[in-house]
Amino acid sequence: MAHVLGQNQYGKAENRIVRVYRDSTRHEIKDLNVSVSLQGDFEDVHLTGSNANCLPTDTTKNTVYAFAKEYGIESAEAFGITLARHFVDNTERGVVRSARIRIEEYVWDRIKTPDNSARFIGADEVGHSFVRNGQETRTTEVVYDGETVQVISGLKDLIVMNSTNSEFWGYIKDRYTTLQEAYDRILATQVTARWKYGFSGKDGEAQPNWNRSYQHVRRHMLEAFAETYSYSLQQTLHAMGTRVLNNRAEVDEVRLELPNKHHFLVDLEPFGLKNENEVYYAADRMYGLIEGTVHREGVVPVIPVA
Ligand SMILES: O=c1[nH]c(=O)c2[nH]c(=O)[nH]c2[nH]1
Repeated sequence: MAHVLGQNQYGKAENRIVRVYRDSTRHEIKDLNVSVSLQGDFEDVHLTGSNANCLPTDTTKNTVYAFAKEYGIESAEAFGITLARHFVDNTERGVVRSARIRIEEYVWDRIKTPDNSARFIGADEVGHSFVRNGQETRTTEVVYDGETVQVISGLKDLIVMNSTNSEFWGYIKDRYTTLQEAYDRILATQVTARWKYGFSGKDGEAQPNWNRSYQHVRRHMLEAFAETYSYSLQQTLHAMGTRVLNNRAEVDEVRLELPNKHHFLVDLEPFGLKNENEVYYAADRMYGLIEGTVHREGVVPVIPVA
């Protein structure tokens, strides 16, 4: 029986790249993890041993590093679009039909110091010293198929907690229910979010200000998390997605994955102490996993369910 080569793609994954801008003593850095994946006319490579249509993964890696120098990294999204377009539009004989560029960006803050000696460029800033922002990783995925660009950006590992304004009660109860209803609980989660831009890369269409958009989307999610009096993490998820769509016209779909990082009240009775919602055991697993998409009416959601 004949077998059929199905979906296939290849490229170089996890190209770690740090780009330093030394235009002044106040350096800038971009720290990315870039994964390239190409789809196209690769039947022969798999079936016949001919590599005539194979752009080596090594070349895709080199392109990433060369483009960081040649074009710079204004934002992960713009860098991804430049790379994706290059692989599809400039590879010989049009063998690459679609390119997917995934980028994780690690954010660094400047190290602040009260010292004001000559080495320091401001009252409290060292121009070349950074500390990894312990918070989230910024993500983006750019796909270009020769016609349309699709940009899905996001973040992961943004850890947030409300120490009150969260309840959970009124749920289904059956013979296996042991959960106590909660009228004042901790709500904590580690946000993974992805949002799709309306941008499609048409001729003359301006790119959104990706960095600004990221900051605003992040802020709206945080504000919605903080300001929502929550009766479930599901409700908070919906509030976060809605807040982004209400405030950012350039975004038309938001997908959130929110692990419910459970905090259990510790029984202090054995020690003759009363626990008035003050001492918790923070469990790292298992966790409830709340996931959902919020999108504009009429928009067909495309962000893949993980
Ligand atoms: O916000 C919550 N949603 C749930 O679906 C759920 N289930 C559960 O046990 N605790 C919680 N909390």
